[in-house]
Amino acid sequence: MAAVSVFPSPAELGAALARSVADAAAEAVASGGRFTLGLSGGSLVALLARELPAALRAAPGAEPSRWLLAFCDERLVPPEHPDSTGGAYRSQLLSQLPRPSPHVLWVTPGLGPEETARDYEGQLRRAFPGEATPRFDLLLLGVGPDGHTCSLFPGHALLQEQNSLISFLEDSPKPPPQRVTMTLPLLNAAKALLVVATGASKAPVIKRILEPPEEQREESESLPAARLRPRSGRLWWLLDQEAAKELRIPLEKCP
Ligand SMILES: O=C(O)[C@H](O)[C@@H](O)[C@H](O)[C@H](O)COP(=O)(O)O
Repeated sequence: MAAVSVFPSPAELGAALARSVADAAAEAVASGGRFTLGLSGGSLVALLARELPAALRAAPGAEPSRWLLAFCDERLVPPEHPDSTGGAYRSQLLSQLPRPSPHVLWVTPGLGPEETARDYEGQLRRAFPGEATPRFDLLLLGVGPDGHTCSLFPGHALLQEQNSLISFLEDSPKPPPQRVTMTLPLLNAAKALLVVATGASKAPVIKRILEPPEEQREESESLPAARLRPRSGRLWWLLDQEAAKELRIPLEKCP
């Protein structure tokens, strides 16, 4: 069962998210010497850019220089393009972090979609030697109004992918169309998945995912974000009140 925390606004949610990342980092660095973190795009970039630097200053053990950063998905555009997730994190978040910087697995630009996915998967496998399926300490995910997460969209063949860690698509319903994405086997291998959703536009899909009516349970199971089931990790939803407003299940209301 997933944990669900509800915050009054994106500001409180962002601060709690940043503290959770800093705490997870400090724990991973202390116990294993590094922190492996996967980042999604969209509104998560600004949320982390606004809150994470201060949270890290308050958590000296978090040590960003000991982090391995990867992207849960990436749009296949040049790094300087405004749609580039890596480019957004580079300019908005990484530029605020202390030196030495985290070790970032950048998606290699200029390759075709399939080659980009193969290249990125190779980078991941080299970064997690000996792990058939890399187990990230934490993956930060968003969810679209249609229930997509990363670049896994409803009804897409990628949802059936069971072998690759990273796959590609050229028909993303959310522009831009060409993307690479972590697949469900990689996502569900993580030690912790943290899904962030804010705003009223997400309320219907959050209801369908977390509290599907009996007659719609099977249909809801098909939503990509409903397929986030860490095999032995933790799943935690962080919502603001707007995104949670259709839920009736008991929720942890956070100040
Ligand atoms: O690169 C992307 O587009 C994201 O990884 C995508 O999966 C995002 O997380 C959701 O679309 C939610 O985006 P918002 O939080 O901006 O609504």
